[in-house]
Amino acid sequence: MINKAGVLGAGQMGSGIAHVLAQQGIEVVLFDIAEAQLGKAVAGIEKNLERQAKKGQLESAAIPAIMGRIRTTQAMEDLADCDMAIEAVTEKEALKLEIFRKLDGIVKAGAILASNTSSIPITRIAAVTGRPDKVIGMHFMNPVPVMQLVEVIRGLATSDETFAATTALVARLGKETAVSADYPGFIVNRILIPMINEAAFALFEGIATVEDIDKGMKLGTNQPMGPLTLADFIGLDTCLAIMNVLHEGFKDSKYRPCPLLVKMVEAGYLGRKTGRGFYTY
Ligand SMILES: NC(=O)c1ccc[n+]([C@@H]2O[C@H](COP(=O)([O-])OP(=O)(O)OC[C@H]3O[C@@H](n4cnc5c(N)ncnc54)[C@H](O)[C@@H]3O)[C@@H](O)[C@H]2O)c1
Repeated sequence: MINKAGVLGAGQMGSGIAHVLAQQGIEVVLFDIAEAQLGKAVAGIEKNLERQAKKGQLESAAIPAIMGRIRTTQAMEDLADCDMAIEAVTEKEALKLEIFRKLDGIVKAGAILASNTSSIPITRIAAVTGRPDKVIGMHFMNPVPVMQLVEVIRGLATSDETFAATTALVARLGKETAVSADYPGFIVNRILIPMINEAAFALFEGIATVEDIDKGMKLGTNQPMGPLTLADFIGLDTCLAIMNVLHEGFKDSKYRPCPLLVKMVEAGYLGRKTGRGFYTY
């Protein structure tokens, strides 16, 4: 049973993970190197809880107790007595390996060490620790309090016990598990990002306009939005980075990034965040 969890990284994902854990009665120690990020995370979580209360999804009287379960720290040592640690720091392999090496020496024996990485092999992360059987991938979707799915990724050495405890936690958070083996893109990005890349190829090759590609997929396959609209939301730089992970990971030309996608990223047309992507905002 997980009563106390550490969350490493208080960015977009880490703050969402801390939010859903605390809401289910779990004590959270939220760790980041940047003090400003910790303050921003706490304020953001409170605002999101208030929004949930306004929508009737939560009693507003419950908010102080939920917030009271979240403690922030800039010292990793404060995670020592956690039953589980979930890492959500910046997506850089060297950084994650360093964090797991250190975490392994701090968090009590027997505790599970999970990573929210989108692209770094769990098996590689596990190998720098002395407890590879206790290391697992927990890939939450953004925004965490809203999205139903968590991809759970088993590294080569992940034990059945670790897997069972992790999926039990996902269920306790009111979310669903999709189980993936430890290969590039896991399930969702493996299928979603090549679809977006193919939509970029359709545009690049003059098959159809931006609007008709999106209309075709939205109305023709019942998706809530077309692939190019979605790419603008995700960020074209993120889409390209994931295509590169698939291309390099599988060494298969079917994952080659569309030249138009590459060119748009070079131009700084990254989607909504820069005001211009496949659409202009
Ligand atoms: N954003 C998404 O849609 C999404 C979805 C699923 C998974 N992920 C994954 O989640 C992870 C975090 O992504 P994010 O979007 O929350 O990033 P973010 O940039 O919002 O947050 C990263 C946080 O890590 C902190 N950090 C950096 N170095 C640190 C260190 N040495 N020690 C402690 N904290 C440190 C930063 O201060 C920052 O607060 C990444 O691995 C990413 O691939 C992101």
